[in-house]
Amino acid sequence: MFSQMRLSSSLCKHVKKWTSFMGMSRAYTTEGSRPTLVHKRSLDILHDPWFNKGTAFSMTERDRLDLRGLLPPNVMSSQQQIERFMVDLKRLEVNARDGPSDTISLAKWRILNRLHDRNETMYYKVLIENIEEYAPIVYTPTVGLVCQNYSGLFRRPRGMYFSAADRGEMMSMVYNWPAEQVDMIVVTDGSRILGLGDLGVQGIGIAIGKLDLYVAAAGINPQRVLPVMIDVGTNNEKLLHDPLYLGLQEHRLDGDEYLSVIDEFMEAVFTRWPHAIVQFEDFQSKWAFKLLQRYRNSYRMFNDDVQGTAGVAIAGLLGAVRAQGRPMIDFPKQKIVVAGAGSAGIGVLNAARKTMARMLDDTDIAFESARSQFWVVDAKGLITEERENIDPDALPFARKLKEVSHQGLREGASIAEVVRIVKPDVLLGLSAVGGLFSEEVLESLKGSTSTRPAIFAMSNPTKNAECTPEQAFSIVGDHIIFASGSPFHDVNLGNGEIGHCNQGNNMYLFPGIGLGTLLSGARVISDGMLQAAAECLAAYMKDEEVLKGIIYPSISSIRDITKEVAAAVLREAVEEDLAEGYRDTDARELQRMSKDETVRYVQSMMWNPVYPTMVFKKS
Ligand SMILES: NC(=O)C1=CN([C@@H]2O[C@H](COP(=O)(O)OP(=O)(O)OC[C@H]3O[C@@H](n4cnc5c(N)ncnc54)[C@H](O)[C@@H]3O)[C@@H](O)[C@H]2O)C=CC1
Ligand SMILES: CC(=O)C(=O)O
Ligand SMILES: [Mg+2]
Repeated sequence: MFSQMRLSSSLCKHVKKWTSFMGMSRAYTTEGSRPTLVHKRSLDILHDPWFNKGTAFSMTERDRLDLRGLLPPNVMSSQQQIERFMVDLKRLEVNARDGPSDTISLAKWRILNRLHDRNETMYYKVLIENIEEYAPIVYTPTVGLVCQNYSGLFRRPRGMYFSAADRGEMMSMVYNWPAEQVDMIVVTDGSRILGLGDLGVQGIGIAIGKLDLYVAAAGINPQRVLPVMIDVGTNNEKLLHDPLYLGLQEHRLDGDEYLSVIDEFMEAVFTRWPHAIVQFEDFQSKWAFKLLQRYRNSYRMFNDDVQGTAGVAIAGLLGAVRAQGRPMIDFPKQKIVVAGAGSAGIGVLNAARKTMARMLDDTDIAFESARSQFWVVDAKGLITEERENIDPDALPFARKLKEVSHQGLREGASIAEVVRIVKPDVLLGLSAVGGLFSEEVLESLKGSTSTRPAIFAMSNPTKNAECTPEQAFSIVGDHIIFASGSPFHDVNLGNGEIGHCNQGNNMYLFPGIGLGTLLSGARVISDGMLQAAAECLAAYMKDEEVLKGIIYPSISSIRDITKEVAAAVLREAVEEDLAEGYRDTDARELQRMSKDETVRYVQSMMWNPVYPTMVFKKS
């Protein structure tokens, strides 16, 4: 309800008389300087166009009005706000000159975003019913563009911001969030947004986009999701000097100082919402692994880039084996070249090696021998034991010197050389380098010993893909298997043949991992639960599809695949005796459910975008 109370006119007259007597009339009688008493707080103020000042709320006002954490940390003047708005308005013309595609995508994002602010039910109905068309707008690739332009696009805040300046306050700040229940939190520190690098506070867009998929694909109730940005500064020099940047303009915290901020955040959110699940998203590799190890045994959390991507890649790699007409069990014979040894690349390598070892005889010897199926190339070329200051996470995949000299390779060999000599079955890119699979690299792949070489150009967004499907099919041949992280169209190969472009993206797993964990009530997310998710995705594809080169489901069936993945995760949690149940359904009831009953239970718990009938109740 609209409510405000101006200072009473008699009090104003009194103040006027007194201040003019004191010679202070100019300072105390202007309209703008009178305080406005408000009977609203928190998001209700930010959503009220009369009271809202957005980023211009001062820090003391933010504290008084329970706004702390609900706005990006940088306090702006009204003039700066107008400048930010005008830059955005003018950008439309500039972008239009560069070509229409980005401008149109951003315009679609704005229209959807306005609907999201006005009517959540309708927004999610539109998204679910047109997921294939609009996932590329709310998610990769457009979400990358949105993050890059976030200063201009920012209108109504969504989610929470915890900054380095909030140390010691987070435990109370979490109570500024209006929802009593939170099921899913996606948190980023903005340090590696897709393949776009450090975007600082602007990375909040990725947390919002991932949660859109949680609602659309997994049916998580939109009232119970929370996007979070932890702003520990940025090392992006452009943002550090941009007067209109919305985040802290200082270099990123590091070491123990950084850890203490993340620790405080984790403690605060799990104190208020002990049953929440926290998905870590787009943290630079340096911290991604450390934070995962630090929290995974004590909190209900996972890292999407490390663990979600690994599962999706394993499902795709198994699909590529089947596409050759071979049984999945032949996977340990595949020769795999991976470009990129960051959080995503190393996550995939570890999971692929474990899967191979399990398929052999699950012994230490099998694990050791599986190592030799991988060749890892990073920015400095092929990683061998000779590499100086080798990253400990990459060390297990460094090729032995004896092996490389025997093969005619060397430390730092280029990707084209490695592909030419190894003749791999699979070339997988998680390098964030657009065009890395150049003509030379793809020509070299023609020598692959596989009957159907597989190319996974998994880097995002579109411009960062290691190659396009057109390049892959036209250079390597019509028989290849192709997947990319961001969506591309299928390729017309002529003669009525289609070259399928699969989307190999963690979107096929993270919603199901989150939903399955939530419904199981497991306190942690085990390797077995993640493995179950990957196996479920792999088994989802039928032989006829796989033989045609279709190794991932269509995005239009993402709600169905997510339901299956969630059920597989839940059942594994039950199997491992981790399940504690959710709401009225206790662990014993979960144990009694058959496989089909579990799937039906999951489906019954998914939120659907339908208007409820409402009645007024006095609070
Ligand atoms: N499709 C999907 O589901 C996912 C895709 N990704 C994408 O993977 C990419 C990498 O992500 P992170 O591993 O977290 O990044 P990162 O920055 O930690 O790692 C990038 C790696 O690529 C290497 N690299 C750089 N230049 C190279 C070159 N010329 N040749 C070979 N390697 C090179 C770097 O040395 C580093 O090891 C991003 O573009 C991200 O969008 C990440 C997660 C999921
Ligand atoms: C898809 C995803 O998580 C990424 O590109 O980082
Ligand atoms: Mg990511």
